[in-house]
Amino acid sequence: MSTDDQELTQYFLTKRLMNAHQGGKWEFPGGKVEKDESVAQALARELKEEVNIDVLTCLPLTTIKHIYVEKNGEDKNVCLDVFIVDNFIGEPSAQEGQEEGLVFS
Ligand SMILES: Nc1nc2c([nH]c(=O)n2[C@@H]2O[C@H](COP(=O)(O)OP(=O)(O)OP(=O)(O)O)[C@@H](O)[C@H]2O)c(=O)[nH]1
Repeated sequence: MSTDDQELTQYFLTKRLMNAHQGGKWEFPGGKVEKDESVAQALARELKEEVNIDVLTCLPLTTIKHIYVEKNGEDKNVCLDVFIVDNFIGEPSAQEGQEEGLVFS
């Protein structure tokens, strides 16, 4: 997610909980799409749950496919739909005990 602040863009990141897949790594908040849910609906639901904002508008940015090789040797395929949330209500704050941080560019 990003917000324009004068000339700087701020990116809100959270650190994955240690017991989650890829625990301890920084992420863009989000999560898995559930059955009978669109990607945009999943985005809004996850951002409400994880960082307590209400998404008003978002734009698809890119899709990333990646294969993680797990400790047990199995592959885990992820397909990440990345969105820019350009309009939202609320001040993002981590709701699940995750560390949070802002990156500026
Ligand atoms: N949210 C998020 N997930 C990412 C990123 N990069 C990345 O590889 N992933 C992977 O995408 C998957 C997202 O699933 P998740 O565990 O966050 O989903 P969730 O909140 O629905 O969790 P749950 O399955 O425990 O209910 C994980 O395998 C995670 O490692 C990222 O920047 N943000």
